[in-house]
Amino acid sequence: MQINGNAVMSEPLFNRIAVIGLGLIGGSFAAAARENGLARSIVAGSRSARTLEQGIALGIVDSGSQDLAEAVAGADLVFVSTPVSAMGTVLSALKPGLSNGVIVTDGGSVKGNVVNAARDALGAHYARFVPGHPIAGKEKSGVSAADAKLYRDHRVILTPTDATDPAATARVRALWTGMGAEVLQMAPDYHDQVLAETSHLPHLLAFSLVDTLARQGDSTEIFRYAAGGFRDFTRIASSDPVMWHDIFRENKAALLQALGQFSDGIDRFRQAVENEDSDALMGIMTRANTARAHFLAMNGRTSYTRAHSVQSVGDDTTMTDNTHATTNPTFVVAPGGQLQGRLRVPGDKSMSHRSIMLGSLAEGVTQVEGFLEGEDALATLQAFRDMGVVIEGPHNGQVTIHGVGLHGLKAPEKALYMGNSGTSMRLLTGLLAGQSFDVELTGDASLSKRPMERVAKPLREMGAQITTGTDGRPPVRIRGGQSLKGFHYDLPMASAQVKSAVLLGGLYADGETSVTEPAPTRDHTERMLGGFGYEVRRDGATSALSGGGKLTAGKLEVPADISSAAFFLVGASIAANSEVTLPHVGINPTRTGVIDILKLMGADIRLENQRDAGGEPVADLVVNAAPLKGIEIPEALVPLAIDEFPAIFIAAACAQGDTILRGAEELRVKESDRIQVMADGLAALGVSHQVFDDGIRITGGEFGGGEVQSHGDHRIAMSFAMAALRATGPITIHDCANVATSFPGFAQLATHAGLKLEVK
Ligand SMILES: O=C(O)C1=C[C@@H](OP(=O)(O)O)[C@@H](O)[C@H](O)C1
Ligand SMILES: C=C(OP(=O)(O)O)C(=O)O
Repeated sequence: MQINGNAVMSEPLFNRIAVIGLGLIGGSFAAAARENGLARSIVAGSRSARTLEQGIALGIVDSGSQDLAEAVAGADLVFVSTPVSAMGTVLSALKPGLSNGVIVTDGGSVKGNVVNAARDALGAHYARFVPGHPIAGKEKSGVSAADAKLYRDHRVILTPTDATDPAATARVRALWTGMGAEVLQMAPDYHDQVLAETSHLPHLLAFSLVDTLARQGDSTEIFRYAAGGFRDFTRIASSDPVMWHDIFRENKAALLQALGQFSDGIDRFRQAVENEDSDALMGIMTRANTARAHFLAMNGRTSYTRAHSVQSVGDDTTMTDNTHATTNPTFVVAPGGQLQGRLRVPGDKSMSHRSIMLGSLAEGVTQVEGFLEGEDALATLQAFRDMGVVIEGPHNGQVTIHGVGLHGLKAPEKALYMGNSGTSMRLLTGLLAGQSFDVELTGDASLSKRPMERVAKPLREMGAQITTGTDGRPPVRIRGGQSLKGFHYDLPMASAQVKSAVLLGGLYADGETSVTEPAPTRDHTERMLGGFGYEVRRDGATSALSGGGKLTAGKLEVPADISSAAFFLVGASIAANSEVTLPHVGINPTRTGVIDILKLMGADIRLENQRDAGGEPVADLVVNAAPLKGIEIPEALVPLAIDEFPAIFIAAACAQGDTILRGAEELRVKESDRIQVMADGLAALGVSHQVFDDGIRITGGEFGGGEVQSHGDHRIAMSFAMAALRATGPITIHDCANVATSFPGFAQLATHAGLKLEVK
């Protein structure tokens, strides 16, 4: 048979791939290898002659053999996708045919036992056995369901052992990547534990619930009235019993452990119901309510948006295995257009974080309105739930926090996962430094690269015991039971997060804690502490408080986030004929640098209806398009516009002349290096610029479309989306999942306003 002429065959990764077991997983693997030009020839091994004929007829393999040793002869990669329980027998059967240097890999759902079987069966070839598990499946099975795109945007977990040749792992990784999959790596036992908890246990429970009800006398009646909840919960009980029988047996130890933990949970629930203990019931359910997305995000070290989409794709397609698709949207924005309308942007992120923190430490019940339901603020919310605080909501921006008092937090059972949020991690480090329990704070890939010594260092001077990871980055580990002493700290950089961490630590310190900042930074911590009845003394650049007081719960209103409004301030300024009103935006003077800078550039922005909302000034911002000119940005405005520079850079690219920013080195340690990542994006559009250590010079003018990498940074993604209003071609922005950290619903709101944005 001829090799598929459409494939890119110039430099295939492998000469000959043998696929052993040609069901959905093996068949799709062969089809994907073929479609992506990853092998010169593809051979199948199967006990069933009919399956082999089908595979050849479908054009996904060139030839096949029922003799497995014959099938693998001459192959430089063997992929085994037979049931896990058969792995030992299959590997022994094919071993005599293996060539020297061949890489063997598999697609089994359980890894510990497969690794053992391979060690026993493969002899010297074991050094190049790369255990793997593609997390993909669909309701259909068999080679006729083979799908060359099955693995695209899905995860594959590789679980190499100490004995695995890293070069072999790298080649298998390249193969899966070539099929469009995202490859993760972990130890086999850890894989089995994670899968037992997230996949095997839920399948077992679904089978068990249906079986339990089916055993009851009048089961037909029960099933007749079984409503959506029953259907949703038990959908996976339609999965293939033979496959799950194998998985339950092969992953026995990890499954039993997960089952044990589950029984403890059921006992706690049973007791709460029996005792009519409303607090316990509410505690379990409010935690569970959002923990679903949180757990998935934590296991994947990924964003909540991804975790949510994992779930919804799984709901639609999984029958035979847990399908975890990962979608990381791309924004494709067509050029031109204008922005119009009254646009309500979501709640302020900085204030939303602080409302949860202070509400949790207060005595009494705090009601929050306007809370940002974005992933960063939700990470803070989840952390306090993990520390035993009952928090209801968010529902439409309303959150009810049942405060536990300054000393009422409980030790969390696991590390607290802060997702993408620097504010959560840094402020919590301060707040937790004086607790009685140990705690560890972790984050996603971006947060794991950000500096944490800036908060650990002053807190240590107060007596805290804190360690950070390599180069002072996360994880942050805090040892409980330390007595803290108030002290004075001169902030080495203008950072509201460091200032807040020290002040929050000071709540637990003996005596006075004070901080002096080199330039004004956002003062929401100081203001909100005041709102909760905690005295903060402010004198010029210094804020001070004394430990040992108490916070009193109350009502709190979070205005719209000026940092989110910034994208529309810029978009409406640069797109001819735009007119936009942004109602109820927080205009705290420590946050309005973006308005000042844009006005210096010639923007037409009016503040209407200025008023006070619970201790913070707010206004409706009205923006009309206006010609912009380049400026030298006054350094004093830098900390007051620190998060808005990606958007301001786009304004600069549309302005006449040069805009110069200096004194902004802090931009290099945000969710991405915002100077370099913006510079790379501007370069892709053809905007002239010069990068400095602490800033950038941007020469405004016409620019084209192009492809931009956001590096998972929400503000980069949204800024380049606005740039399309003035580009001469479409702008494609990759890696946009994290837009939901600060601005859920951005794409919808921007499209509604007139941006020609498509989410792919
Ligand atoms: O305190 C806060 O809520 C924030 C402070 C700023 O960080 P730095 O303190 O690192 O400047 C800002 O960039 C961040 O988005 C939110
Ligand atoms: C820097 C930001 O947030 P954080 O530090 O909380 O991750 C931001 O939102 O731009």
